[in-house]
Amino acid sequence: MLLRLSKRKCSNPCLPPGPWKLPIIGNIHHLGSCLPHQRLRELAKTYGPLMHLQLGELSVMVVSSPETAKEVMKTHDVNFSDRPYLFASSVICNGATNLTFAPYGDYWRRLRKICSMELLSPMRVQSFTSTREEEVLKFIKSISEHVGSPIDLSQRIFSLTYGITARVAFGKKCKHQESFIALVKEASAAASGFNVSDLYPSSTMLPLLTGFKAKLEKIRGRFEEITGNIIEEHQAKKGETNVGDVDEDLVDVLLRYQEHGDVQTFPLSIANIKAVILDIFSGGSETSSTAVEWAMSEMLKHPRILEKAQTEIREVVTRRGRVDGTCIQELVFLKLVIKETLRLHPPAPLLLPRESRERCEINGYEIPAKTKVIVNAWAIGRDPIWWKDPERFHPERFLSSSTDCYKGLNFEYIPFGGGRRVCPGMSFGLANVELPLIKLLYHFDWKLPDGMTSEDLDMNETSGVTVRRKANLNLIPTAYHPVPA
Ligand code: HEM
Repeated sequence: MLLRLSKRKCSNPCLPPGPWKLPIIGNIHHLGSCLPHQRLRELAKTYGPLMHLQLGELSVMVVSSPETAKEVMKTHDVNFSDRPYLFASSVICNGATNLTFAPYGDYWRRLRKICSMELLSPMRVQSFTSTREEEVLKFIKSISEHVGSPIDLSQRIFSLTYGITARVAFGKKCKHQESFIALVKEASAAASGFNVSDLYPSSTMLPLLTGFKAKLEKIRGRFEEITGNIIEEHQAKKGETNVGDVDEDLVDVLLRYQEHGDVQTFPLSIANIKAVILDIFSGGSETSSTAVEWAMSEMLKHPRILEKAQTEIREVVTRRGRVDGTCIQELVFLKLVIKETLRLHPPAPLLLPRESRERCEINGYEIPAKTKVIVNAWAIGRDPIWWKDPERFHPERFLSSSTDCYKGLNFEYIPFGGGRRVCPGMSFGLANVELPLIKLLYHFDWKLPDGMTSEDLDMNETSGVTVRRKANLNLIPTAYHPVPA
């Protein structure tokens, strides 16, 4: 039965509907072993676009329609601008000092300003262009050494994006880069929010008994050590780079801000700098690589689209006489492919959780203070009420969309979230999706290995904060246009 009980009138508001609950575990058993975003959409078909779940001790609202997402991210935006407490983040960052999990308030506002104005501003992103070009060229060259044989494209795409982020954050030669990347991968896996310690936050015993605390403390120890070394290395070479230098990396910018920025009202500590570095890596790497991986998968699944995108790129590059990120201005169809990829495969399908600061009402239902809110962007992007033929990969559907749909103002399409907590790394993230795709499609033709056809290509997802392909994408490149030596 479809319970679309929106705009309910009730003199004494009650919690939104949800499945029956068991003592102690509440609805944990309803999630089972399925992928959370998929299971939550199934449940929402029965209980409606605003659904209540009890996950252990946590009271959780699940939002599954654009109208309800608008209530959370626009009408009641301030009230839902907090993030819930996350055990992993609080241990690794020594008390949640990173931007992503900082509670809404002065500290978050100032850190966010540094991120948007100093680290991820359009000008700064522009200044990363040559770094990105160099890393993508290395990536393309390494693929060209394997033409004619199957390669694990997924693994190469993920290394590329981590490599770009590391170069941008730490500069050219950072000997701690590889160990830091390995650590971020471990930390991201621990911060899914569905760990049992997050579901029973009042229990101090659970993290001890499950070994979760010990594991996180080990991560924190290594995090402190590696970031400490990176910062010391940067302090030692202070004076070698100037404001606005092409060689200035994000750690340089943060150290400069620490010295000359708003030291009176917002002194930036070394702990803050370490936490922001973690934000940049955890927010910036897997998201972009997941998008590139899904875009290539969808194009391989739909050869007409692959051919159309390649024809467009090759025409534009031939006309301009160069293949670089600036081509994107003319690549109308590739931009549609990226939009459609982010609709069907938002890298963070459940966005990042929010928490209500005060009691409020949505659709006539009560949302108590301190309720965790999950917005299912994946389900919203496939809502048949808003999207015609929603499961079909059809980039042309965006031809008629007039507005800049990434900004989180159209709530039927929110791959970067919305409201005050909208992703601050959007332009950096998109640039890291566009250039690798342009080059992959320009330099090579692609086919599936072992005589597989597009119908055979498995499109299953795996679970995590970012949802990647379950099986890595193995493809055979053939050279179309030689890679410059
Ligand atoms: C395709 C690429 C990306 C996607 C799809 C993406 C998606 C998201 C989403 C869904 C959120 C949560 C928004 C909300 O709560 O409403 C978010 C937050 C965030 N993202 Fe991104 N992101 C991407 C790239 C990046 C990059 C490149 C960076 C930094 C280098 C970054 C840094 C962050 C940070 C720091 C937050 C937390 C903001 C806050 O809580 O105030 N993201 N991102």
